Amino acid sequence: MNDHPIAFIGGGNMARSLIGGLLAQGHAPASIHVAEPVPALRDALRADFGVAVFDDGAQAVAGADTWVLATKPQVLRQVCGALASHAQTSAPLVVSIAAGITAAQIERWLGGGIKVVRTMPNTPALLGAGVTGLYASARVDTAGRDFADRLLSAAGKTVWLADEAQMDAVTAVSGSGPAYVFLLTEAMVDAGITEGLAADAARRLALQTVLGAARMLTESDVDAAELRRRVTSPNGTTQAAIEMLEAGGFRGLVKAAIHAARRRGQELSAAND
Ligand SMILES: NC(=O)C1=CN([C@@H]2O[C@H](COP(=O)(O)OP(=O)(O)OC[C@H]3O[C@@H](n4cnc5c(N)ncnc54)[C@H](OP(=O)(O)O)[C@@H]3O)[C@@H](O)[C@H]2O)C=CC1
Ligand SMILES: O=C(O)[C@@H]1CCC=N1
Repeated sequence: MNDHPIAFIGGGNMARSLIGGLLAQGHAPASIHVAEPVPALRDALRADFGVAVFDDGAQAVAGADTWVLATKPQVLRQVCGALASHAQTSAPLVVSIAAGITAAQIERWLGGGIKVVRTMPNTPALLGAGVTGLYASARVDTAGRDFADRLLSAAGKTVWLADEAQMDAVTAVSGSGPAYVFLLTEAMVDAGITEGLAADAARRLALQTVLGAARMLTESDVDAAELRRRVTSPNGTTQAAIEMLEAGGFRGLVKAAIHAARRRGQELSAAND
């Protein structure tokens, strides 16, 4: 696994996170090939990770029997079209991380008969603390599923789905999810400053609170609702804050936000077909 040649098509934010996770697991940098059109990004990938970089997808996939499609969904059809003849020759395992785009679309764009695993990682992959939803099309055998699982396990936890239709919900919850936590953190820091804290103190207090709360959620068997109740003293400060959030429709807003993200995933598939 650690010197298995893997080609990344697209060397942007998410590819960096996944490559960082792979290298932290001991994957050999030279066996990671990255096709990326932006020279500054190529230079940074080479300098930071020691991986092999190319401006051309065909060069990157040469000799690689696993391809990770890591471009934006809007260009994926064109990217696959340019690589279709190579896919037909080398029959790679294709792992896509693109939001919205279905396994069937990728298989068709690559000329048909291709093994495709559709995945949705998230940016904490860079720390090995991510989570990835995965769906394998019928052509992918057990060895392909195992390989994809090991590849994404370098980025954190994996959750397999039997129904591809659920991948847009995965994207909405965990793919986009870090941004919701970052927005909440921004809002907490801003509010702390408004209430009189120095910016640095507000930031340190909010960040450690998010870290500590996340550790309590993941390192104990107690669910989120019970952990919240344990913070909330009767008629205390937390109760005052939670009542304000509930009255403002916090839960409904989160539901609407996640629904909008899921819908956008479906739109990305339809608009770029
Ligand atoms: N960011 C995130 O948190 C997550 C993103 N994803 C998915 O990952 C994918 C990439 O997202 P992200 O990393 O944020 O996007 P980025 O824009 O940071 O990275 C994509 C990179 O691909 C490059 N690119 C464009 N065309 C080609 C091509 N023909 N061959 C090779 N590379 C090309 C882009 O260059 P240029 O800028 O010049 O177009 C860009 O540098 C998306 O499909 C997204 O849905 C999945 C989970 C989480
Ligand atoms: O915003 C996006 O479309 C991508 C997919 C999930 C996270 N970032």
